[in-house]
Amino acid sequence: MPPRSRRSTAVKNYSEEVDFVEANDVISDGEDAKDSTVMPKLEMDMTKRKEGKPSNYVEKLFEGSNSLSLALKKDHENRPLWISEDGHFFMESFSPMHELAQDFLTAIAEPISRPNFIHEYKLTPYSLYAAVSVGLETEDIVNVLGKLCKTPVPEGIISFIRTCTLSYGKVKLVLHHNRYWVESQFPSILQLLLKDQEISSCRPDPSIAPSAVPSVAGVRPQFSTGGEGTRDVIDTIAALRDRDEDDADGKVAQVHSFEVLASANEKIKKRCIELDYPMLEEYDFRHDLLNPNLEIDLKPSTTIRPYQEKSLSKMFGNGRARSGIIVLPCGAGKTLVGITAACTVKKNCLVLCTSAVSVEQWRQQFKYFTNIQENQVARFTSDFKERLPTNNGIIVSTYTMVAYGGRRSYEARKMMELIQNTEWGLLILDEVHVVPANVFRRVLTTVAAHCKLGLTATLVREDDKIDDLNFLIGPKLYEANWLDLARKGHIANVQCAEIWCNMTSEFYREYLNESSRKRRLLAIMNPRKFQACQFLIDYHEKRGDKIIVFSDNVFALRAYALKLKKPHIYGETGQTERMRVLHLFQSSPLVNTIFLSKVGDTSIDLPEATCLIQISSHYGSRRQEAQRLGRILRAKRRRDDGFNAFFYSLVSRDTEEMFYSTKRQQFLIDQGYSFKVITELKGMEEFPDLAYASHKDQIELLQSVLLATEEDAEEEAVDGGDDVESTVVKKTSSMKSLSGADDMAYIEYNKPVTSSTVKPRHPLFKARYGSKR
Ligand SMILES: Nc1ncnc2c1ncn2[C@@H]1O[C@H](COP(=O)(O)OP(=O)(O)OP(=O)(O)O)[C@@H](O)[C@H]1O
Repeated sequence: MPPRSRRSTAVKNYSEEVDFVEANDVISDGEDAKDSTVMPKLEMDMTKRKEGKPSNYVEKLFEGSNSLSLALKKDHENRPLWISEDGHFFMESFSPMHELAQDFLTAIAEPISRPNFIHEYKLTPYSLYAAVSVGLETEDIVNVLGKLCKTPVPEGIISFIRTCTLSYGKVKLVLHHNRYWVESQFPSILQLLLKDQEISSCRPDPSIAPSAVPSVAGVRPQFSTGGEGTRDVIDTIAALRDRDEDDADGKVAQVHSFEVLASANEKIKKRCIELDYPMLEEYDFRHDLLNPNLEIDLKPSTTIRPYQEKSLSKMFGNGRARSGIIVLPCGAGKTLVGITAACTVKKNCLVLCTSAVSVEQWRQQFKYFTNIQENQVARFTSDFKERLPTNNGIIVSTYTMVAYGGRRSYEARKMMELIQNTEWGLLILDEVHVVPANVFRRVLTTVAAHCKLGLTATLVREDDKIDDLNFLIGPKLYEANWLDLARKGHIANVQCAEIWCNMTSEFYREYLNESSRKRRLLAIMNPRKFQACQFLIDYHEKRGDKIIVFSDNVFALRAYALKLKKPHIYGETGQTERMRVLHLFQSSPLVNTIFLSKVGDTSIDLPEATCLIQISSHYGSRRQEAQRLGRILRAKRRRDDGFNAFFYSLVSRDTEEMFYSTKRQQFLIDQGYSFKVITELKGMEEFPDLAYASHKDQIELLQSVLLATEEDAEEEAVDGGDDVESTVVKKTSSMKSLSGADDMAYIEYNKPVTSSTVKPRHPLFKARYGSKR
């Protein structure tokens, strides 16, 4: 049953709440527009535009531009939304209606940037598919948009919304007996899909298919008997399998389906979107009698927070579990969201994380927040290969363990067999943005799961691979606003600053002469930066803060930490030493600062930390910047009155660090954070015992840097999706992107596509597929 018939209460709320605006409408949308008091005003505005006489100040600003539709409604001040013809929305966040508009926009569009006053969103086919998949209906979207906008919604946008949403939900991808089927109540749609070359190539080999078809009650398996490669009409009709399904009204509806290869899942999902029949992936877990139930519930003492509940309502809105991605800021409790999802589905659950440390944290949190039996949460890591009693429970593992393609120990082989042979109710994918796409693909073809939930804080990568997650997992179901959560005390308020440190003349001279790696080291080891770091540590320790200093370069990390007599952790630090340092940092008033390399970017839960100083980082990685900020968002003291956490980036002036720093900050700026630039730290020069204060000390430091090997100058290599190239020029980017034409409609198909399958598209579609190809 397509979801649009199950109208969600969320939709009703939008419509009901915006009604008061409609009551004051002079120029309203739809029927009212025919009112005689309305038309003259509209016409008058349009005439003025034609004659080049702008009707107001804003129109003047955009005079000559076609991108904004500027026939303002009379009560436009009451409406929070501007819309442009290329599908961008600009929302006034100071409008009394902004909360409602924000909820609606996050459901139908992609947030691009949400600073203090104006938020920008963009409409895309995926965002609209996601909207419909969470229960919004086509006409609701069009109506509510019409009510929120200051101007009439352009026709192109309306038809784009209709095209994207009307055919949604008619085709499903379902898992049955560990095999994937494309299912629909509309045989004509399946026939159309089967006629498509790309889709028909995703079917299993017809010569072996008949013997492999399971005999399900009420199913009449029929497969083509034509020769290899035969894909004629008779073939396609014969390929359909029929069964009966109860729809929402209790009527029996006939469902048709054909099988596709698990390995072709991604390809077929992509192709179906291109053909305007995006596939729904929903799991009707309540009616799944084939897979065993799991005894798991949240403990009565566990209370989920409103935004956690909201994100889960997007996943379970219609009583089924939808595959997709939930985006919450670092420290906002993604683990508990995943755990609550597992408690709702109550079937076997596989959790995949990025490291063994995260595996421990997930396992602990399962035990802490739920009533699950201890032996029903098993670990599968290089150190632990725990079996589940009666193969029923939760396995927590890492992506690398599951995707590993080489020889395995006997125990590991047994575990993998279990993972591969189980039909998982829920697959939780933690930190989805960091996993390299090829590892991801291997995991998803190895593991058969009814529902996939991706969790992340930063749906951003520097290598354009982020869009692949739409096909690999599903649409983004929910994305929280960082500043909103900070205002409500769920994460800490953070003051961000970029400190510009002058290079000493000797360091700068060498910087200009050296190779690129050494230059980086010279910029990090700049004595002025060193002094700024020392000064800030002292200042914040005196305030009672707990400080983490981050450096990607291990040579610098050790030099700073040893000179300032602070403990440090990097990749080679043994587990016992790590635990000792982290424990001291958490509990001892004598250890208030630690130095961490990249290994601390993720997965170290240190709620004591309230100040972060970054002395070297991974080029222009927005993801790393956000993850590091995440280390202090979970500050224990965040609810103290007027409490602020601090995030400092130290950059050496006139070096490449300045360029990268600006690039790194972009994600956080889009989330609404602002970075102050500080060019002088008052009182630093008078600071007693300032390191490298004398010229002689600075020259000695310079010599030690010059003597460092090329290897020393490199940053630490740590596992995890390395999505940033070392220089911007090296990053592959299309000419289209470079010329700023990403949103334009240039498209070239390089594959034969039959005229029957391709419909004329709105430019927004073309932009999407144009950039993918
Ligand atoms: N509803 C809740 N009630 C009590 N504690 C919570 C709740 N939600 C989250 N927490 C706690 O908040 C802390 C941060 O949660 P968690 O580690 O899941 O964050 P995260 O979003 O995964 O962060 P990161 O992306 O940095 O890993 C944990 O200590 C967790 O126990």
